[in-house]
Amino acid sequence: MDKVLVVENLHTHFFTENGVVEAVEDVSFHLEKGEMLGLIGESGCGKTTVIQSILRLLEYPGKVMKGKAVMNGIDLLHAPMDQIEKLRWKTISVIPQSAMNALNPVMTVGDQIVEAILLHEEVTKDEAIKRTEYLLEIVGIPKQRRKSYPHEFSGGMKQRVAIAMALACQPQIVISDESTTGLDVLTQAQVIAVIKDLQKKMDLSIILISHDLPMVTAICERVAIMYAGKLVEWATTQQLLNNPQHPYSQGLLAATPDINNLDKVCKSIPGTVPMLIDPPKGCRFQTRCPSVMDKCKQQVPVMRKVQEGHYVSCFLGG
Ligand SMILES: Nc1ncnc2c1ncn2[C@@H]1O[C@H](COP(=O)(O)OP(=O)(O)OP(=O)(O)O)[C@@H](O)[C@H]1O
Repeated sequence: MDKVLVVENLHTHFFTENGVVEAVEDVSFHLEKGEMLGLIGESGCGKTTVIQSILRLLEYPGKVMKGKAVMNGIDLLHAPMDQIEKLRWKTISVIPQSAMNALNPVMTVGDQIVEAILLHEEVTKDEAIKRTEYLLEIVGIPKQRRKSYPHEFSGGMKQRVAIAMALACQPQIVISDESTTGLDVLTQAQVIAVIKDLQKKMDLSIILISHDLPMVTAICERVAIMYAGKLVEWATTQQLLNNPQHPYSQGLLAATPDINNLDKVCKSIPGTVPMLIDPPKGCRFQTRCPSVMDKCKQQVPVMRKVQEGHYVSCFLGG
């Protein structure tokens, strides 16, 4: 399969008054054409920082220290900013966490999508309106509603508008950054179903950032699990569910309810995530790992291949 994005050895730090936050350390993964990859992990593990680094949206005091993020032969981490700006929207775009913040309250939703198209592409206004109506329809909003203002929509509909907006310039890659946060469970499921449907219809490659493991394993072909700034396991959903290798992945799965096994007793992972200023030497999961060895306190495990498509950063079984 074609790789549409290849991230290699990404390191991103925040230079704060209290010290250097090693927010993303040596993260590598790739995204294949037409696949949905779930990027999962607890709050503060670095998911958003990975995406902001790739999209060059990182603000002071954040800095990419090392790495590559190659898309269509261009290293996004080092390309000139004007080249990156040309790629945003048209090649890679983001469905934001909160549609409330993404939409302009004093413009109709249609005008906002039309404006995004006209800003990035040389098409006529009529063509932009036609595309806007098409986009609204494919996210399940009648095209006549393009003349409505954001406050005339429910939360779920606003999120659908944000999805339509992300698709305005027909990107190859869409990143959904916890874009269902704040919606009720049923509306979340509907919005996720829209994203899944679009992946198939438009052959999109999608990175879905979430902390909802059951949702991610239900809809993503592949899952990348982060812990304290590191990628600990990266596998197809089936490999992860049937044969999780990292003790953190095993702990996450054990903590997750299973609709097919209502008798399952969910166990939480004891302990807390380490501070990313001066994190522990060696493996960052060592303080919570039930199988910790001396080696884990001295050396950083590197990502190794378990089988085709399945990678883990752990000394166990290696
Ligand atoms: N502007 C900043 N200044 C200092 N530290 C930051 C800044 N932004 C993020 N961090 C730190 O970087 C680490 C990674 O944060 P990030 O927001 O990427 O995590 P996340 O996994 O996306 O979390 P969430 O699920 O809560 O959005 C955290 O320790 C966070 O405190």
